[in-house]
Amino acid sequence: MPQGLILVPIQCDDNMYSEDSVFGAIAELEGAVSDRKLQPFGLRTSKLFKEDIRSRSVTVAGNATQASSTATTHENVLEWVKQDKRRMLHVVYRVGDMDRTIKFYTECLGMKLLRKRDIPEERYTNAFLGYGPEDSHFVIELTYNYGVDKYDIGSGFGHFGIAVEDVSKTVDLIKAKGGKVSREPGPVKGGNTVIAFIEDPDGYKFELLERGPTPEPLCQVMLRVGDLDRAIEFYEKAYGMELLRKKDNPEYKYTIAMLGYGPEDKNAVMELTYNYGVTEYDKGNAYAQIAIGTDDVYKTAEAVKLCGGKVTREPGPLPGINTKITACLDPDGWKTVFVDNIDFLKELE
Ligand SMILES: C[C@@H](O)C(=O)SC[C@H](NC(=O)CC[C@H](N)C(=O)O)C(=O)NCC(=O)O
Ligand SMILES: [Zn+2]
Repeated sequence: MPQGLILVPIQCDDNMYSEDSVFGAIAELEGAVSDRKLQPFGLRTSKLFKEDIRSRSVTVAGNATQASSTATTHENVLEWVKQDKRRMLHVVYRVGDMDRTIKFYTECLGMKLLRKRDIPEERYTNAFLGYGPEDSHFVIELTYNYGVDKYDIGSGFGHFGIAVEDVSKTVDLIKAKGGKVSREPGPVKGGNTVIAFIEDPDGYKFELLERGPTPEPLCQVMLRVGDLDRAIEFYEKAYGMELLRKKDNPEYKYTIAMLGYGPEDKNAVMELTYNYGVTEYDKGNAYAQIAIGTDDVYKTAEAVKLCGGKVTREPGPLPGINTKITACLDPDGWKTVFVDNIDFLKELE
């Protein structure tokens, strides 16, 4: 074999193609030939052959580049999610008697009625209640559908959490007003926090948690999930939430994860509960969704899809009011609506 001859095996089988090996081979061939060190081994490296190799390598490279640029785009979107300005805005659920619920929430739970809107053409009324203005607090959005006085809460919805400075005093007030107490004040089983459970007129459970002063008394939405690690990964990657705490309770056969956009004692959080061995729940027709603010509903929807979530309402403006939203489901089928931050504030004006 003549000195300086380099045999460069080029596999042309698509399965064997790798960008490096083909480019490497072409470069060696071209380099060696141009340096006149290499007389192609008995074969002229025909222009056609090189073109074929190059075009295929360009195709491979093209596909590889496309794949890598797509991967980069996906990575960029998921990185963007972490930087997006997000906040839990409100939780939406249906009630059978709007005035009855407003009376209970204001007189027994100390909430303020923030606003009401009646949509007669759609035959429903909304009322927003909470512990502070909507531009800085997580609030409740009640929906009353004309003529519907009862809903099925199902087994998947858990509770709303309200932080109070004195659980027993709050419970006594609720009792005096005729409210239902389903769990008397005392330390949580397996823990120390003093809690109690009460039910509102529709049967929604509220956990009262004894805490010091907090900017966000409406502090939890508890939903049950069938696979906690799957849910945590989705809420972190698709929703950009932080896993604030995870607590396993083997004695009571459940695990909870707290996820949100800031510390648990100062922000509303999602409390996801996994009961050992329970993978499916009945979602009923009472609880609707949470709403989260975002700077870009389009990128948000893309991130949800990338993480395997289902976008049930493509991103874009709502007819008439032009607020940009997108709606999606998490792996357990719980709904979240993302609302454009600027449009949301305009709605409040
Ligand atoms: C952390 C605090 O906000 C809680 O909500 S923990 C309260 C605790 N939760 C559970 O037991 C969850 C599992 C249960 N099987 C379910 O699906 O709800 C609770 O409710 N404790 C009851 C008590 O009396 O302490
Ligand atoms: Zn809770």
